Amino acid sequence: KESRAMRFQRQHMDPDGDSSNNSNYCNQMMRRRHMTEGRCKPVNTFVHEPLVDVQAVCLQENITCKNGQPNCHKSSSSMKITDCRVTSGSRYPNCAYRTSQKERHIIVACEGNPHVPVHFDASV
Ligand SMILES: Nc1ncnc2c1ncn2[C@@H]1O[C@H](C(=O)NS(=O)(=O)C[C@H]2[C@@H](O)[C@H](n3ccc(=O)[nH]c3=O)O[C@@H]2CO)[C@@H](O)[C@H]1O
Repeated sequence: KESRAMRFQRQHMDPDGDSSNNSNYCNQMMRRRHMTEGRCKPVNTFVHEPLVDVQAVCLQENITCKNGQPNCHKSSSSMKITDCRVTSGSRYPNCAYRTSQKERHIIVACEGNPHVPVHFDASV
């Protein structure tokens, strides 16, 4: 069974990736990371930073998550990310995404011992 930490890495980590010149990045990566099975996951962010830097976000002070839980943390600096958003013309199983590369602070929820990211909450 996939742990929540590994699920986070599968869905949100791509340290060596770069979507700046690849409008097909999301179409490829959403499929490769298994987020187009059963349905097209509507929104997903990939983080292009080292895993240790994303894990270190869990050491930042606690803030409230979108769902009201108090176990979110915001990165102190902005990070290179790619937002994938399903297009209006997308028809399962041919999931079609818009690829947007950004520099944003990320907000993740952390749990466990050691405290590691288990959920991507938002970017700001
Ligand atoms: N505080 C918590 N603490 C611990 N766990 C928590 C907590 N909260 C939820 N989980 C759990 O996480 C799991 C999960 O998949 N939650 S999810 O909201 O659907 C994820 C969102 C995210 O993947 C994506 N998104 C969204 C925005 C964006 O910029 N970028 C971007 O990628 O869209 C998804 C839907 O919004 C679920 O098991 C839930 O129980």
